[in-house]
Order: sequence, then structure tokens, then C-alpha cells
Amino acid sequence: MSAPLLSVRDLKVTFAGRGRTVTAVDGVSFDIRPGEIFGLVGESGCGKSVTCRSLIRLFGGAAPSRMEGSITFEGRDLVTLRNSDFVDIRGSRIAMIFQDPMTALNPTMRIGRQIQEGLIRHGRLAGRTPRQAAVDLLKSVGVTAPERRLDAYPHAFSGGMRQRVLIAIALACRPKLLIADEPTTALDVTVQDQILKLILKLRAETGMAVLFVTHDLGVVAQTCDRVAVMYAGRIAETADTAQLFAKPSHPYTRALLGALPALHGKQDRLEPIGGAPPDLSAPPPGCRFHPRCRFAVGQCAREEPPLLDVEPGHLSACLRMKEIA
Ligand SMILES: Nc1ncnc2c1ncn2[C@@H]1O[C@H](COP(=O)(O)OP(=O)(O)OP(=O)(O)O)[C@@H](O)[C@H]1O
Repeated sequence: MSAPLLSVRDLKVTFAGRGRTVTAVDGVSFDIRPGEIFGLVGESGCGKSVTCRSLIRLFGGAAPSRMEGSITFEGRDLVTLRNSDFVDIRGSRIAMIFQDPMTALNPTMRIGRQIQEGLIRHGRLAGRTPRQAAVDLLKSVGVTAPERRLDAYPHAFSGGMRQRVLIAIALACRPKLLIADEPTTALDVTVQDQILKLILKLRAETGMAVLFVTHDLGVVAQTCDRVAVMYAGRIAETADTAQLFAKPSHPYTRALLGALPALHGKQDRLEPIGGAPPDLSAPPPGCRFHPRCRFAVGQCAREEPPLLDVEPGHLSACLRMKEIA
């Protein structure tokens, strides 16, 4: 097995402000191997985006008041790296695409210029003119008539086409790791499917690894090699995608699967997950999922379950995982 490209250990990210402290990510560990598509899945607010943003130290709102643990990428710890050294990493070794492809593009600048800027900055012209290199990139992400499209502004593109352009910009630097934070959530299902296939194709062609964030286990099944299920700032379960679907061993994973329409075969009815995720400024003691868990016993409210092996490469943080699996 190859050495990890990225190794996150005990990552803890805390935001302080307005008289409350929120630990958005609380002791998260995972590895991503070169060329692997690793999924991070969970309900809204469980800390998926904060985990990703910690890797490139780019936070949408206020920066965290505290970051602990380690993020080892190509031998460097990104938690302690100086801001000035981050320039070598962000947008170059690690690139990111976001949920909303409209706001991520500059509406006042032609698409071609936005792509060419990245190509020039990262010196990826390989003897071509910037315009020709941009045409080649647009072709590689499946944009038709790229020569003509270069002169258009973002508003002339559909949501799916804008996401293709953003993927092209992200790929301009040939990153080793692409972080894709809900890249298909804002798109309709047929376009979503095309973008997922594009990410798989580009992974096969470039060998880049992908950290794929989604709230949708259906998307995980289609795309990811391995997956971590997050709940309230922690990892509840992690496994190869096939193992996770074959033997879900955490009640939260099972609840997420119960809320997913069956792709094949008969399913009597979908089971919504009752209740809501906890407020991360005051999470419940013991297992954070216990107030919503139909398998919970008294011990679950007192003891914090460690992540333990269910089988090799498959870990779950549930005191009753043996019975549940
Ligand atoms: N800059 C910030 N300041 C304060 N709290 C924040 C900040 N960024 C995120 N949080 C809090 O951290 C928690 C996790 O947020 P995060 O965006 O990572 O969740 P998520 O799982 O990605 O959800 P979504 O899918 O809705 O984006 C939330 O409670 C959120 O309110």
C-alpha cells in the first residue's frame, strides 16, 4: 500500500466569538493516498467544510481561534506552516472547488483570462501560448467550442459549465490533491452525474487525489474509494466504500443509509433521521449521536466511544458496533 499523500491526525478546530466557543472539528484523523478519492459525508454543520478549509487555511468567515493536531502533506505540517509558505501549497499542490460555481468566478472577467491567469502564475504553458493552453484545459474538462467560450463572461455559462470552468482553473496547476466541497449540490441531477464522471476521468488521467465532501451517500457510492462519515465534529465511521455499504457499523451511518432511496430492488419506505444534530458549542456528553440513536443504552450517554476496528481498514465509534454490524 502506498504512503499517504495527506495525513490528518487529531485535528481540532475551534472558533471563539460572541461569548461562545464552537469546536467545529474535534479530534478528526484520516489519510488520503495518492490518486485516491476520499469522501467526507455527513449532515449540514457536522464540520466537513471546516475540515477541508483547514487543509488550505482558507476560511469563509472568521479564522479559527485555535487549530490543534497535525496535517502532514508531502512531508510538511500544514498546521504549523507559516502563512508565507502556504503560497507554495494553496492553489498549487492543493486546489479547491466549491459548491456554488457562480460566486467562485469573477463575473466581470472573461473566462479565458481567468483560466490563463492560473496557467501563467503556475508556469504550466509548456511552450504553448496562454490562449492555446486555456483551450486545451477547457477541452480536457469537456467544454465544447472552447475557442469561442474563452471570450465569454461567466453569466453566459450554465451551472454545470461554470463548474467545469472552475475545475479547469483548479487543474491549471496540476494539483496533487483536489478538494471538492459539495461540487454538485447546486446542480440538477443529470449535470451532477456528468460532473462526477468528469472528476473520475480526470483522476484517472492525472493521478491526483480528491477529497470529496458531500451530504449524499448516493454520490459517495458513485465516486469514492474510501469514506469517512462525520457527525458533530467527529468521525463516526470510516471504511472502503464497498465495506461501508455492505456492513454499516455505526447507527448514524445506518440512519443515513435508511434515508437514501434504494437504487435497485424494493424498499418499503425511507426512514428520516429523527431530531437534529447538536449545537457544537455544547455537545451532549458520551456519544454525540446518542440522543438520536435508536440503539442507545445508558452507557452511551456517559462514555465517549473510541474509533475501533470492525474489520481491517474499517473503523466505527460505537459502543455497540459488534451487535449493530
Ligand atoms: N468562521 C466560523 N465561525 C464560527 N463558527 C463557524 C465558522 N465556520 C464554521 N463554523 C461552525 O462550524 C460548524 C461546522 O460547519 P461546517 O461548515 O464545517 O459544516 P458542514 O458539515 O460543512 O455543513 P454544510 O454542508 O452546511 O456546509 C458549524 O456549527 C458552523 O456554524
